[in-house]
Amino acid sequence: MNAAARAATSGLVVSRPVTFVTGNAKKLEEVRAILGQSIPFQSLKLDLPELQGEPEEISKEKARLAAIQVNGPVLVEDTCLCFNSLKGLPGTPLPLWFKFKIGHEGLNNLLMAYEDKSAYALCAFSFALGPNAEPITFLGKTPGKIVNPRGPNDFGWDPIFQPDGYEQTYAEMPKGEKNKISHRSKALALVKSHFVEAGYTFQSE
Ligand SMILES: O=c1nc[nH]c2c1ncn2[C@H]1C[C@H](O)[C@@H](COP(=O)(O)OP(=O)(O)OP(=O)(O)O)O1
Ligand SMILES: [Mg+2]
Repeated sequence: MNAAARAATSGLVVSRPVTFVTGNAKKLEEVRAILGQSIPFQSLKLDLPELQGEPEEISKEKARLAAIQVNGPVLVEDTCLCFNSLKGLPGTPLPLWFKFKIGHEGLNNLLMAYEDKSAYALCAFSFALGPNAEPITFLGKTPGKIVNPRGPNDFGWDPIFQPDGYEQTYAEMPKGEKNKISHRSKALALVKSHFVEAGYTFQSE
């Protein structure tokens, strides 16, 4: 039974649809593909501050800020790429690294001094029912290693991340394959379970 069907019999009716707040079109594309019809949502591009701190705290704070702006239920997401050699650094969302243009080569160079090229992609989704609700966070993690870039260069660090157990980088994989094993799909699986358990029904406006 999907979240909507279950909520029809029990659960909480919310008088607004869920808004997924992001400024990243590629992320939105993946979230749409992974969720399909399981959680109906609308998307909204808001320029929220790039907060710093522990991933879970950043994510909750982002949800609080988004829920105030949207004045309704929101879902937000942050992703970071963490290097084991650098003790999980940067450990916070990465745009800093890209905005300052160190790029794929720079990320590889960073690890040049280390034998250990292992890394993990960490995704944090936070859901808040509204501006006065405490956000709930769902984490998804995929281990892999940092390699020289391979594959199309259309989404962040996909060309340099090769997940464990695969010969292809995220960028080389067919989209459907990435979406089966990615940090994002693992976190979204938890979001879906939570929605089913809570039995939310989100009414359209
Ligand atoms: O699956 C991914 N594969 C490769 N790269 C990725 C992925 N997911 C995020 N990224 C990159 C995009 C962005 O340069 C950076 C920070 O991500 P992050 O702060 O979460 O995204 P963002 O600021 O672009 O969008 P948002 O408005 O949702 O915060 O990591
Ligand atoms: Mg961001």
